[in-house]
Amino acid sequence: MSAPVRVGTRRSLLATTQAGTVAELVRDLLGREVVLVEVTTEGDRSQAAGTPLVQSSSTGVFVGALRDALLRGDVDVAVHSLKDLPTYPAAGIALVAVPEREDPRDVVVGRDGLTLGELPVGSRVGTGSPRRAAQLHALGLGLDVVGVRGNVDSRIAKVRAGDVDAVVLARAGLARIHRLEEVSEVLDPLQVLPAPGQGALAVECRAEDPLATDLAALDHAPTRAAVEAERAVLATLEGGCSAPIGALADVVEGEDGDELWVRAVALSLDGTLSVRKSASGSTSDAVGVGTRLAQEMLADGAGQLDQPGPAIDTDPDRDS
Ligand SMILES: NCc1[nH]cc(CCC(=O)O)c1CC(=O)O
Repeated sequence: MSAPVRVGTRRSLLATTQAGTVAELVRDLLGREVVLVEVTTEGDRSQAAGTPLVQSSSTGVFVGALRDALLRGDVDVAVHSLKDLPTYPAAGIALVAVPEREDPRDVVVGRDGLTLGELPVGSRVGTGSPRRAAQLHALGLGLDVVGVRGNVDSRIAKVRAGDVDAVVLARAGLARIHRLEEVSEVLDPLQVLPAPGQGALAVECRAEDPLATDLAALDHAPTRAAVEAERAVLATLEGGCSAPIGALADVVEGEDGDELWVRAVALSLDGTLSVRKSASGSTSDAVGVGTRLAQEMLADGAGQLDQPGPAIDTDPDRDS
């Protein structure tokens, strides 16, 4: 009998649910005993203390403690929300599998079941995400975007308590904790693009652990290609700008095999300026497709969005 496989997770309901899903997959694949091990992360601590959390996804505050536990040998597998992973690799750690992802779109939980378009001008919409805030502003509905923090549960509770008129959340998180009935609107990616990697899970192991090879079977190739393209967009844009970024890739069946379609946006924080582009290519060149898309966005000014100053006037009909 071999020792049980220890799957490390953050303590929130969403995190333990996600880790439970992966634990089940590992159990079915290997036929071994699997246990969940809760690890307290810096992100959880600062969230509890109420300190502002800026760009949590890019700094990876939710990720570090789990990876430390993995490297120390306290756990054998770490499960993260892929969108919370930094784009740069971690020494000694392998991203062994990205299982099939949930619907990646953002959703609205509004008071009285209201959609964004039905909310009166000046309504308070809560989000802690600069990406969501910028895209909400860009809709031009006159919404008042206010910062909210905390886990999915407490953010929904703020709507029910009347603190805010609506909140924007990842549909995937609500699906995983069985709260989809709270949703009043699923946001069309044409208007609001999700975070790169949203809805997908990341399964990590120590790079040299034989388990890393065993668990590769949990990888879902189309999801892997999509999130690699999205993360390549993010990694390339991060090099040239600090603007909020949304990206979404889909794998569709083409005439010559599977094709990858990628959409991305970079916005100024107030949503008044944005660069939006799309590209397609082969699933076998996911990183290339995402990287080239981001390079085109930088050529179109995605690197200047965080600079104060007047909007660039590109109107050919302007009297000059
Ligand atoms: N930012 C925190 C976070 N990280 C992952 C999810 C949801 C699950 C996912 O996007 O895969 C959430 C909550 C949210 O954005 O509503």
